[in-house]
Amino acid sequence: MPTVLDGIISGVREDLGRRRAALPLTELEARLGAVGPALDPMPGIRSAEGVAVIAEVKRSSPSKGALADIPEPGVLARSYAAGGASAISVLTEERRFSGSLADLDDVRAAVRTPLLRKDFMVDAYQVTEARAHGADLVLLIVAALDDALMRDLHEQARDLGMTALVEVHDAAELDRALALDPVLVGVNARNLKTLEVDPRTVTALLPRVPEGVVGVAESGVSGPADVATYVRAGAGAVLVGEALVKDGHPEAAIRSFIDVATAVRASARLGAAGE
Ligand SMILES: O=P(O)(O)OC[C@@H](O)[C@@H](O)c1c[nH]c2ccccc12
Repeated sequence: MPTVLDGIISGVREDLGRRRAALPLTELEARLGAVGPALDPMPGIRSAEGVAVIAEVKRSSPSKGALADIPEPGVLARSYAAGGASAISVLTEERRFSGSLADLDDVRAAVRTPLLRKDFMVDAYQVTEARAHGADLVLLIVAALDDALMRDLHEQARDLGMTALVEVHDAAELDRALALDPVLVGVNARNLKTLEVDPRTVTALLPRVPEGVVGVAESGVSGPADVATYVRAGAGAVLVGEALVKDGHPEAAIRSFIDVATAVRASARLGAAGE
């Protein structure tokens, strides 16, 4: 039976075919020279106080429909940056998430924060496209890729100076992700085959992410308490969409995530010191 993920990917392939017909790869590649070099998000993510927040621009989702009216993604992105986000994720998938490359362009023009193109990457063209539109990171969803393609896209991103966020939601996928020698591994609490959110996916798998690789807890953060749970499980970063686009004060929300994470880490240090 086709899963939700299969359905999304077939739409993505159709839309991609249309864009590629309008702008062949060689012409797209010719545009790369005009964008500045990709930003390295890792120093900022690794040195973030408490937890690195990756704040997402997300208009809708397949499970909930429309989430927020975002007339100017760049304006939202500026408040994310002001709140202390270490990176900003922009959903560019059109059919289920109502995103677009125009949203990515708008955010790129507004902030200097590292940007993640959040989409269902199944073709090298999309990675080149991400860079041409100013993205510094791309998402690679292990469940959507076979090992050979995943390796190719990962290498391509690296060759373009970009960083891949490799996303998993079970132990077998985590093993496949780690074989790439990634710097950033995301554990998604939302199973993309069923759309169900289970934070235990994150708390079970994050402790298995090796030292030196930053583990990103994705989905299901509705407030600081969820951030605390994820940080206790070892999250170096949290990726938050819905809660931030719905919050009238995303800056303050991001600060509250950072504050709770800082407190969790401080008490963990006290605990380790035996106090
Ligand atoms: O809105 P949430 O529950 O905070 O989730 C954000 C992010 O994790 C989610 O948008 C996401 C994670 N992985 C994805 C892959 C494709 C599309 C979307 C996603």
